[in-house]
Amino acid sequence: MNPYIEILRPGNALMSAVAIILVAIIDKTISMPVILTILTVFFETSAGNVINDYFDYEIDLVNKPQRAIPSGKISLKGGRNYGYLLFILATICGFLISYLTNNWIPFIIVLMSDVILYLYAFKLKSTPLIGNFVVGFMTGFGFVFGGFTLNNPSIIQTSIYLGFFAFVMTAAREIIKDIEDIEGDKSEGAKTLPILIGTKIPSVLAFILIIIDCALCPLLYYIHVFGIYYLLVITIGITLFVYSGLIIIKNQDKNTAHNASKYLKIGMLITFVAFVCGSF
Ligand SMILES: CC(C)=CCC/C(C)=C/CC/C(C)=C/CC/C(C)=C/COC[C@H](O)COP(=O)(O)O
Ligand SMILES: CC(C)=CCC/C(C)=C/CC/C(C)=C/CC/C(C)=C/COP(=O)(O)OP(=O)(O)O
Ligand SMILES: [Mg+2]
Repeated sequence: MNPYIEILRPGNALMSAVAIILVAIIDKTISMPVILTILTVFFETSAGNVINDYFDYEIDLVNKPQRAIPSGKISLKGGRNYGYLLFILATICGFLISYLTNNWIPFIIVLMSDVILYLYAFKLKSTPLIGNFVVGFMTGFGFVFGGFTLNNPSIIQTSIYLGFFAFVMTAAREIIKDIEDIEGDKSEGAKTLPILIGTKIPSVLAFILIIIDCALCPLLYYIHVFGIYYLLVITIGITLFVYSGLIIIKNQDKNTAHNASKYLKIGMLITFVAFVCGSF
């Protein structure tokens, strides 16, 4: 894959874009502001990923040497400038949304996101637990950003519900990723939770977050956000989420953490399908 595409982590950027499409499907709205919102979140997620790889150069020489910057496919300076370009593209799209809708909240949200994602990559990533919750918050905030672009009370409320679930599950996955990356993070002096207190307690915390999401998500059916098909499909996602939590509690080695992280991401994709099935 072209390194300038690979470094975007296109799967994540597309997942973030799909989150906006889901909000638009729920609201049964398609418009130029929605299309611009999809582009904004794609560029913003990409920018967050690229600037993260720029600052993580030393860590990724240990953890992920095959990535574009540590492998030399993209220079360090080239990666930095590419991240800046993506932030600028996202911010321009955010400005256009606000200009077209005469609602300056989306533009303010994008500016906030630029700062938060840059600060995460520059400093927050190596702060115990705060970094995990920042990534979770930003992931959930993608839904809320979509809600504020559509700007009606019902979809804003729904987007906050979806954003909450995404926040909790992503935070859990970030903790598990820190367990997986403990060696590389240690070499860089990052102060992640597993480095400070070992891997057992973080694995239990990740499990608790997963269970909170799995226990509460059927409420989206009972409060009539989604129909019965949501409940049927989300059961598959819940099974995968709980399985991920159980294996990481049992064993915190690198391979188990990698599998738990992978199964959580597959569960997130199944959850997207559940959201769509529950919207009709
Ligand atoms: C129970 C329930 C309803 C859970 C909801 C789970 C859900 C729908 C989560 C959505 C997550 C989402 C919108 C993800 C978008 C992709 C993304 C930007 C994720 C942030 O990932 C950061 C991560 O560290 C990237 O690492 P990697 O995936 O290993 O490249
Ligand atoms: C609200 C708006 C306008 C957009 C939302 C933008 C979104 C969805 C951001 C999601 C969060 C995100 C993309 C975080 C990027 C930073 C990142 C890659 C975190 C994980 O990095 P590391 O902890 O270094 O782990 P890796 O080993 O995967 O690099
Ligand atoms: Mg990184």
